[in-house]
Amino acid sequence: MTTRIGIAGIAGRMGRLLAEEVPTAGASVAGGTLRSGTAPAGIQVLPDFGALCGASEVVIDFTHAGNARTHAATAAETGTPLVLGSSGLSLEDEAAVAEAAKRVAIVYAANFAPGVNLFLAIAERMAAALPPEQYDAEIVEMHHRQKVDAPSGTAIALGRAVAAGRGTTLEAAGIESGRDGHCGARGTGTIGFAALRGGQVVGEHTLVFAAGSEHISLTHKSFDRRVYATGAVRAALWLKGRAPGLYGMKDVLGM
Ligand SMILES: NC(=O)C1=CN([C@@H]2O[C@H](COP(=O)(O)OP(=O)(O)OC[C@H]3O[C@@H](n4cnc5c(N)ncnc54)[C@H](OP(=O)(O)O)[C@@H]3O)[C@@H](O)[C@H]2O)C=CC1
Ligand SMILES: O=C(O)C1=N[C@H](C(=O)O)C[C@H](O)C1
Repeated sequence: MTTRIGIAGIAGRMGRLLAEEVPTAGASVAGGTLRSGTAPAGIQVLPDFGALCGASEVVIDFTHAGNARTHAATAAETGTPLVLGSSGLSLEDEAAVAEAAKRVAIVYAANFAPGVNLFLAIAERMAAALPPEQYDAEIVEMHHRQKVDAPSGTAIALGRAVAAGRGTTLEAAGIESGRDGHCGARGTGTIGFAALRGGQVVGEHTLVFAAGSEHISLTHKSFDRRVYATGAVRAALWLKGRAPGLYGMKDVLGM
């Protein structure tokens, strides 16, 4: 029996790619939801997320942060494991997702590309080795002109990895985002963010550690968003039959 995977936001950039990648992975598309646009040919459109959960063994949601709370709660109510890829969630949204994950298995990841998840692990190790009093951590990301949230979820995940490597949290370290005008000198130990938007850039992230006499930087570039879709389908297949809990892509990848 192939795994029946439901796709929220089937008409979106990610939704359409997911509809291609699910059958490639040997699973079947149980149906999709949409808010505007049209579904790819042959895919059943369900009236709402609850109906999608009812028709699916696992659901993948790359829609919008604004849906995360209700979709996670519905997944928990219906007992349908959820792969959540939307970015731009608030801390409150994330807490609600974690609450739902007490009742159903959820994979929530800022980025489903394997290389990015390795990058996150390396970032934490770099930060642990480079003293914050000497090495300023700055994160620069660039995405396509249609992206609606900033900094990207991946940039925030990188910031969290740096903070974890330094034995603190992003909030406690201090965020410097979108500097403009007379913003004052950089705070020691803070983590800086800059977001660029333009064209059709799929996703680029650079982490810089800048000290007085040296810089070290690491960059990841995605050239095709299919890398996110294959990762999300892999997560969906891994999730089927899992115990309730909040999982990340590093669990799926066994990192
Ligand atoms: N974690 C990861 O690896 C990745 C995460 N993302 C994230 O995934 C999300 C989607 O990205 P992308 O595909 O580029 O965006 P798109 O805007 O192309 O697609 C989102 C789709 O979801 C639809 N939608 C929104 N709300 C609902 C709803 N309640 N029910 C049904 N459909 C809905 C939108 O409809 P409408 O057009 O009417 O708004 C749109 O068609 C973003 O948050 C993005 O940052 C993207 C790539 C990788
Ligand atoms: O919106 C996108 O496109 C992407 N969003 C994710 C993010 O916010 O980090 C992942 C990837 O960078 C593409």
